[in-house]
Amino acid sequence: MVQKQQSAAGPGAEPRKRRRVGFSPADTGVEANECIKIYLVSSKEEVDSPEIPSVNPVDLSDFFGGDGKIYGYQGLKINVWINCISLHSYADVTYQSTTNGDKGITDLKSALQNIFAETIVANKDEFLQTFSTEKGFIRNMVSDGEVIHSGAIDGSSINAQVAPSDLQVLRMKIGSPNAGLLYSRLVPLVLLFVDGSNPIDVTDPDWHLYLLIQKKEEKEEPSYRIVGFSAIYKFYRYPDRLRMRLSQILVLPSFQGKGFGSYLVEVVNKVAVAEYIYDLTVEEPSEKFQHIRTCIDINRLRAFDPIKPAIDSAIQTFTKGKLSKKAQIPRFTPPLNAIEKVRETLKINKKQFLKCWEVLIYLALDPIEKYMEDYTSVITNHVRTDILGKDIEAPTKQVVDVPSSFAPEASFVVFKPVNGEEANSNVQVDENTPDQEQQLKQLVEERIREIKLVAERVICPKV
Ligand SMILES: CC(=O)SCCNC(=O)CCNC(=O)[C@H](O)C(C)(C)COP(=O)(O)OP(=O)(O)OC[C@H]1O[C@@H](n2cnc3c(N)ncnc32)[C@H](O)[C@@H]1OP(=O)(O)O
Repeated sequence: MVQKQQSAAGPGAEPRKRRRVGFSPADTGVEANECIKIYLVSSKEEVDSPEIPSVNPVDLSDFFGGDGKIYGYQGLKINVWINCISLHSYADVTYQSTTNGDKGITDLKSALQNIFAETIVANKDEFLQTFSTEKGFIRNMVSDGEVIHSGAIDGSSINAQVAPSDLQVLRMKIGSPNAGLLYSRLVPLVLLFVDGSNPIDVTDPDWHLYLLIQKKEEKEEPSYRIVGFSAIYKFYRYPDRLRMRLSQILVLPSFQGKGFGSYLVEVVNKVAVAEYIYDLTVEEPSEKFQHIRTCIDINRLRAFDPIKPAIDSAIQTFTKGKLSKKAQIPRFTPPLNAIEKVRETLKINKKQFLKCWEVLIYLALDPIEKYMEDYTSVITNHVRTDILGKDIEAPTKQVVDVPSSFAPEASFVVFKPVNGEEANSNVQVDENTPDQEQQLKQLVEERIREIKLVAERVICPKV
């Protein structure tokens, strides 16, 4: 079948919008992710090369109006190449025909512009030239960056794709002359590959970029390549400390799953410790990132002697008798002084330490199979408390479900326990409601699955 192929060089050439008259044919549209392919390339030979696989972006529907679909095109294909060296991009848009149906014709130029902004180059030749004209872009941009780490990290390894001796982590204040420009070229990568992310405010000087760079010595001058990066916010804590919040982290797709994300996080941890930061938190960690972070923190906590007595004491309580048969299961949370020591020395905040604590207990129970029923009861207790939103440190309020004929699933009372009443004794999820019981069970299973995944990785690392 001969197909009419039009090429809209870059997103610039748009089909003219036709006036809709009478009934327009129904158009079901096409999902953006179905017709857009992204290629990350580092030489002009790689552009159009069948050897370069496309990489999967996050859900792109947010960039394509109301329902996230593209309308009005038949046989639409959008191939986007991103030059990893200069961070320019080029979109090759082809389609067989357009039809001005009931949804009109999507304005591809403005949609692509919303993602790629000024990095997009309208002309392919111009794009190909960026590989030579902008060869030194990253080197120039990071020239005033502060090298905060280079080479291997003790006890951690990365896969052979990059020699550890070629790795560097550079820090740049977002307000420094080059960092804002560099970040603005990184924004399309953030939008494409970090789910639910928004660009950081480059006018706020409290942001820092941590760049994981592959620096290779070459004949004339060294070549620089971005392997990954993180945007971290430093902010004040009364009266005299600073906190760090890791808000965005991306390892470029071809480098993912090889230890680079862990490497970058370990360097950031070292910085937080060395610079007497109050604590290091993470803004809305994805499930995968949370897993990696917990694996790293568990290794740090297992080597942290001051919490060993607290772990031993929790294990003793566990192994004394059948917990699941007891009327009230004790809460297995670390003592306050351990929480404080961990924050002060390792910069792990309380919320993260509580998550790690569950893994530490799991790892210390030997053999775990013998205690699994009790362990599940303890985790059920924790999950139930999390759902009810009670702070374990300040048990001033409790939420209790009450039977009601009006919106039964939404009926509860909040009360304050008096006279040192056991904080947790009256907290209940109504287990007679099959839905709630089922939901709780699912959440517990999910939590135990995450704990096991971390434990397996820690006991038996991939590398
Ligand atoms: C706050 C936020 O920004 S949340 C959003 C986080 N960012 C994203 O989701 C963007 C897309 N994803 C990414 O950029 C990356 O995948 C990150 C940042 C999440 C993680 O970085 P990666 O380099 O992929 O992680 P890393 O390789 O260190 O660890 C991932 C896995 O590789 C394993 N691994 C570690 N070292 C090696 C190695 N040398 N060789 C092979 N595998 C390794 C880890 O054990 C882990 O395995 P597991 O998940 O099976 O347990």
